[in-house]
Amino acid sequence: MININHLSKVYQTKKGEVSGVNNVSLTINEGEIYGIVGYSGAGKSSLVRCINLLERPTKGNITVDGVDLTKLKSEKLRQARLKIGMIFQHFNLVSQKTVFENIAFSLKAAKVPSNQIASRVEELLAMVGLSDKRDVYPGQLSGGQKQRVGIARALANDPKVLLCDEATSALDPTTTKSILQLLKKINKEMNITIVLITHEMDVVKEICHRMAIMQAGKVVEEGDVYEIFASPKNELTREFISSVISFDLPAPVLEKVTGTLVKVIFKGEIAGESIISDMVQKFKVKGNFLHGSIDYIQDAPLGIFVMELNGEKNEVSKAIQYIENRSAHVEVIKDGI
Ligand SMILES: Nc1ncnc2c1ncn2[C@@H]1O[C@H](COP(=O)(O)OP(=O)(O)OP(=O)(O)O)[C@@H](O)[C@H]1O
Repeated sequence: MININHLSKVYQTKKGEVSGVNNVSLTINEGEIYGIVGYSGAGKSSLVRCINLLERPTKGNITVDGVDLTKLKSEKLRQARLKIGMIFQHFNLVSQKTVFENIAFSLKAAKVPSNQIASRVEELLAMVGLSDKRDVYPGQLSGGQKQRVGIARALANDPKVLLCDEATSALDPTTTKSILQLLKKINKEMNITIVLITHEMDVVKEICHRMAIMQAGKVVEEGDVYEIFASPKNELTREFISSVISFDLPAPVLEKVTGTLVKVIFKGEIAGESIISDMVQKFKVKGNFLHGSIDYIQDAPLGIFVMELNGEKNEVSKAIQYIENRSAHVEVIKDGI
């Protein structure tokens, strides 16, 4: 659906050139919710703004639904852009216009006949759960309600793609959840491909199917969200994951560890605890659980346990191998003394 090919964005500033995106290639499939994660300045906004040509790429190209937007001129580009909706962190609503007028504005810009506008706005308001706010001004709405108006406006012209630039970063956790549920519903029911940029891994964990992690304009890791949570390859990815699933042990606990400290990751429905108790019975090792939980990446369980294994080096190695053979992944955090 969206193909980003060797894309770079360089800004010309008074102090010289600033790199926003540096040679990024990504494919985002139709019907997917794709998360782009990174700290401030990583290049997320620059990348996403190149998708709808709010920023023009310096190098490379982007095709959306088979069309290379960089090759389109005036009217054709305007038409193509109507199929890419966008929502923003600070909503970008026009404060002097009512909710109705804010949404109708998008329809007028797309030259929708005026006799169709009112019914379409009503339909959009019902979809985002704001039918009763039709005639109020943005100033009278909560943050979550403002973002719902932003979503209704972005969906007005039946886009195929919805770009979300830190769409929940200004909202409290409960409101964030309700907006994410709404995005999930839009993705499922309207088959809209969603590209979502965020610095919050919670957001990705809650709704994204695949994700990319960006740092200094580059993608440092990319793939299926569940697989990335289960076995992150990059240090920055690990850091982001630890913000939502943390297994850091307090220093006094770590000091007492004399055996081999391992993190065992069970994917899916594997009965992790029974594999570990089998392992303890089969080998001459003692297992001491120090930390553990089963987390859910959307609906899929991911079990992570941190444990200390005590025993002969050879037995500990065999025990680790045994767990790995039973479809789990073992990371040795600290080798036994
Ligand atoms: N219009 C611009 N002019 C000059 N430099 C820019 C411009 N927009 C972004 N940059 C620079 O490009 C780099 C990437 O910024 P970008 O906003 O894309 O990152 P980000 O990951 O979205 O961060 P944030 O979440 O803070 O917006 C930064 O160094 C930034 O200063």
